[in-house]
Amino acid sequence: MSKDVDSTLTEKISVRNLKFFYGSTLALKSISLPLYERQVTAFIGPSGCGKSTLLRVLNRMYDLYPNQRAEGEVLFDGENILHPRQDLNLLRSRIGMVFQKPTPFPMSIYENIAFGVRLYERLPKSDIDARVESALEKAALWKEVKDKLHSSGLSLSGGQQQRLCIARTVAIRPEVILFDEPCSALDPISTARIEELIDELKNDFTIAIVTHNMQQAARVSQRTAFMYLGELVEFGETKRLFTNPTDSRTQDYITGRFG
Ligand SMILES: Nc1ncnc2c1ncn2[C@@H]1O[C@H](COP(=O)(O)OP(=O)(O)OP(=O)(O)O)[C@@H](O)[C@H]1O
Repeated sequence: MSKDVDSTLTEKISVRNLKFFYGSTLALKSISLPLYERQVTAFIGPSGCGKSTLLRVLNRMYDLYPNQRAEGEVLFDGENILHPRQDLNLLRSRIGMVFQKPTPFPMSIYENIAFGVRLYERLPKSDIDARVESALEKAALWKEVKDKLHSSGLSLSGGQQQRLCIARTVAIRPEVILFDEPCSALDPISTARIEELIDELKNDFTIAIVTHNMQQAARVSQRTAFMYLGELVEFGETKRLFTNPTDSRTQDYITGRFG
C-alpha cells in the first residue's frame, strides 16, 4: 500500500488496522489512514470495494446490525470510537452523515432542522431560530427558503432537499461530516452547488466523501483514498494521486481500465 502522510496536518481521525466483518466475510482488510482536520478526503474505488462500509464504521452505524463487527482502532481526537462503552448518541452528534438520497423528514423546512437540535440541546426558541437560519445559510439554502420555512421539506427540489439534509447535519455542530455519494441522485447544476458547498464547509468541518465520480473526487478533495477489494491501495494528496499514482491498480482505475 502506498501512503503519503503529512505530519504538518492534524489527524482528526486516525484509522488503524481496521478490519470489518459482515458475518464471516472480511469486507475491510486492515485499513490504516488519517482523516486530516479541515480537509476533504475522498474515497474512490470500484463497486463493492468497501467505501461505504468504511464510512459506516466511522459513526458506528453498523452497531444496528448484530452480525457486523469491526476490529482495530478508529481514533477520534485520540479516543478509540470502537470501544464498547463509546456513547453512540454523542458520537453521532460529533460525526454527522449525509446520505446518497436526500431524506428530509415529512415536516416543515424549519422543523427538519430544529428537530435534531432539540434532541441534543435545550435552547430557547430565539436560539433555535438563529440556529435554523445559520444552518440554512451554511448550506446555501437560506435565500431560497427564508419566506417559506413552514412549508414541507418534501416540497423542495431534489438538490434543495439535499442542501436541507446538509443544513440539518450542520445545525448539530458536528466536527466531522461524512458524505456517502451525496450527488448521485442530483442533476449537474445541483451537483455543482453541493460541490461548492463541500468546499466551503471544509473551513469548519473535517469531511469524508464517498464518490463514484472521479472528476468530483479531483474537484472537491485534498486527499484521496483508492480502495480495491476491501484493501486501501493508495492514499495521498489528490493532485498527486490523479497525476502520478504509485500503484498500477490506481493507475488502471483512474484511466478507466477497470471498474
Ligand atoms: N449487509 C451486508 N451483508 C453482507 N455483505 C455486505 C453487506 N453490505 C456490504 N457487503 C459486502 O461488503 C463489501 C463492501 O461493500 P460496500 O457497500 O462497502 O462497497 P462500496 O465500495 O461502497 O460499493 P458501492 O460503490 O457499490 O456502493 C462488498 O463485497 C459487499 O458485497
